[in-house]
Amino acid sequence: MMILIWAPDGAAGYLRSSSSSSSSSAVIVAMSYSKELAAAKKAASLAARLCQKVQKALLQSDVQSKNDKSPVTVADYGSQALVSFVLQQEIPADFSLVAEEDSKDLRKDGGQETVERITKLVNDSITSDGSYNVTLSTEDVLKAIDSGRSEGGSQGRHWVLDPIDGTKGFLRGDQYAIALALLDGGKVVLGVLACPNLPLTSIGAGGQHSPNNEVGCLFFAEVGGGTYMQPLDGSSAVKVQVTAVENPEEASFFESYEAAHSMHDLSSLIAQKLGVKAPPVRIDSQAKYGALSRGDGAIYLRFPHKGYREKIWDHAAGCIVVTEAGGVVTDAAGKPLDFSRGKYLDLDTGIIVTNQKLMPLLFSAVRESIKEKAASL
Ligand SMILES: Nc1ncnc2c1ncn2[C@@H]1O[C@H](COP(=O)(O)O)[C@@H](OP(=O)(O)O)[C@H]1O
Ligand SMILES: [Mg+2]
Ligand SMILES: [Mg+2]
Ligand SMILES: [Mg+2]
Repeated sequence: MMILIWAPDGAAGYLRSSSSSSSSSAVIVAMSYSKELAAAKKAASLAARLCQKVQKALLQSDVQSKNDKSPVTVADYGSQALVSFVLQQEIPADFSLVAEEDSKDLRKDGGQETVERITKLVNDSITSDGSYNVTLSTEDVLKAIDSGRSEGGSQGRHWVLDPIDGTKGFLRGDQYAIALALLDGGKVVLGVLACPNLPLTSIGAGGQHSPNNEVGCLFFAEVGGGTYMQPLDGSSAVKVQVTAVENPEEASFFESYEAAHSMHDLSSLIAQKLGVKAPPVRIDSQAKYGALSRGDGAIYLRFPHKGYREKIWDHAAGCIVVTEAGGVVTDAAGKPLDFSRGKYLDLDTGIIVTNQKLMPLLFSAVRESIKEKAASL
């Protein structure tokens, strides 16, 4: 006998078969991750508020000009502790988290004061939310940070977190994101991107700025359920789609603000071959994936310098946000990103992101440009 269970709202597209213990009949269950998605949205939104508070203090003080990075560290750690705490409260079973930060440096001599600041930030966030009647100790906070030490992999479920993606953007007062995804059996099944400084309206080349420059976007996607965006202040969500642009001359592209993170000369060559007219939009973090998912631009190119290994938390949430909005994410060899191999992405040369229509042209331009660049060295 075949049983097919559909989750509400057509949200589930992820099918799994298993055999029942009482009989040999196959059971196909359409997985829904709605509970996990709600928890992820709550965790990322709270963390975004914590980061906003720290960024505001950072920009109002002279710390930035002194280049003292400690407030960034405080926000990174605070965000990780808070997300870890919320997820463990909401979905306690089989908790596993692969996250960027750990408490090693905080446990060193002289780290106590920083840990106390982080603990205060985390407790203030928990209190302001009102749904958890607890106060964390400094040790609880260190443990929450270190619960992000899982290695991930192809078995079971693992949360994947970048507590602040785009730390350099955060320092400059520019774009950053809290990026949270869930892996199930090595596949990304949901993703949430909180982008506190991203305008609610398009940042693309011809983008219309909203009259009051409202910022703060929350993108979220569940496998088979599409991608949605809502203001971080919690008002209603809208479904988003990547651009339908087919003519590369009308396409615009995103790349890292930091030249050290991606070879801008290679992306310019690719853009030239495609005939892209608009200059690149350079912004930090996975806000690029969010912006692309709602059609602000058509292409995202990322070509790290030789020897750099991409981590899963820098792409997991962004990847599902774009693919559920109708986009395609591959490495430079045209292969989908494989999140099942632990902390690192094992990929060829770089990451390319666009819509289905433009991908064949983009892919050819990427291959030609890589060959030309290699020949010129
Ligand atoms: N040399 C390098 N090449 C490519 N990526 C790098 C890099 N050095 C750091 N990164 C990664 O680039 C991320 C930011 O991406 P972007 O360039 O799109 O803003 C950083 O995330 P964190 O800020 O979380 O550390 C970091 O993981
Ligand atoms: Mg990152
Ligand atoms: Mg980070
Ligand atoms: Mg970092």
